[in-house]
Amino acid sequence: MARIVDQAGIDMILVGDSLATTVLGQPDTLAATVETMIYHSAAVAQVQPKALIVTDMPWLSYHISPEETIRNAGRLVREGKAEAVKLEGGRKRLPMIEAILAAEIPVMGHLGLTPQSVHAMGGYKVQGKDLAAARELLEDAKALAQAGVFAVVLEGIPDILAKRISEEIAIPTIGIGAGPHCDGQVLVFHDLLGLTSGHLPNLCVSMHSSPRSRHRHYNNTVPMCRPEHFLPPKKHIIPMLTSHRLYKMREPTHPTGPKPEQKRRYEIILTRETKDKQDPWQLFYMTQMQISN
Ligand SMILES: Nc1nc(=O)c2c([nH]1)NC[C@@H]1CN(c3ccc(C(=O)N[C@@H](CCC(=O)O)C(=O)O)cc3)CN21
Ligand SMILES: CC(C)C(=O)C(=O)O
Ligand SMILES: [Mg+2]
Repeated sequence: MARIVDQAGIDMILVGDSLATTVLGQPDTLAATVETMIYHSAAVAQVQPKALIVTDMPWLSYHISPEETIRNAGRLVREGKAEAVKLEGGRKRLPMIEAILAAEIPVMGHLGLTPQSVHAMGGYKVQGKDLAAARELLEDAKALAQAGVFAVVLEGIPDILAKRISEEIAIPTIGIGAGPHCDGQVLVFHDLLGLTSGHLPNLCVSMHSSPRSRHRHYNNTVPMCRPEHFLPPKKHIIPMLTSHRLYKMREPTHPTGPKPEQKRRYEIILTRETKDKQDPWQLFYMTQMQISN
């Protein structure tokens, strides 16, 4: 597998903890251990790929203490022959990220839909859909870049937010289910080839789900993953919540209902949206402006 993608000219091979699901048949990525990751990472390293080998730090290997985190990252490098490690999370994980960097191990970030948080998130849910969450993610991305991570994966977030983050931070953003505006794209190999069974969310299959694209030669598929070719169909682009849906979301938190003038403001927006059959893209750009305020 590593040989195939390396020969196709990919820049980076991520030995992702999603192998727990795609290779080992586990229900989620929480099953992956440091030993699992070392085993698969070392197998990839065996083919001496030109591509950079980045290995996922599994769940609970970077949550306990900086000491344990450095030791685990070090094992991925020494025994798993990883050249960099990736871990999930934002500002919360900064002390651990800084500890690994201080041990001279390059770190890649991972924000948005972070599968190791599946239970905390209440399922695999797109993140950063409302303005408050979008702002938090933008701040996380800035903090990671500031700390010195060399790149950051953006998974399962609205494309407009991924665009904004990509513009804002100097390091490359690598998207998966984050639209076409990231600096690079990452896909799960098994998804790319249609080897994954069971339910797959839209974003995982995106353009590779058709039999035609599935049977394309790897050499054609890999260049297609480059940002300039990555144009997912619009239905796979995750929108920010519109003002209408935000309003609906807030409703239950106001048992007495919104203040009359507040309600009127939303009504005005809603009327305009309905009247103009407003182009959703225009709405997203409006939302984007609000993120920066
Ligand atoms: N094979 C595979 N490929 C992946 O890319 C992948 C996994 N497994 N498992 C872990 C996570 C989970 N992933 C997901 C899962 C759901 C959505 C998603 O779009 N969720 C919808 C609702 C649920 C649905 O439509 O399935 C959402 O709006 O939150 C995105 C990424 C991506 N990751
Ligand atoms: C989806 C990518 C980014 C990942 O973390 C994995 O495959 O484990
Ligand atoms: Mg992973």
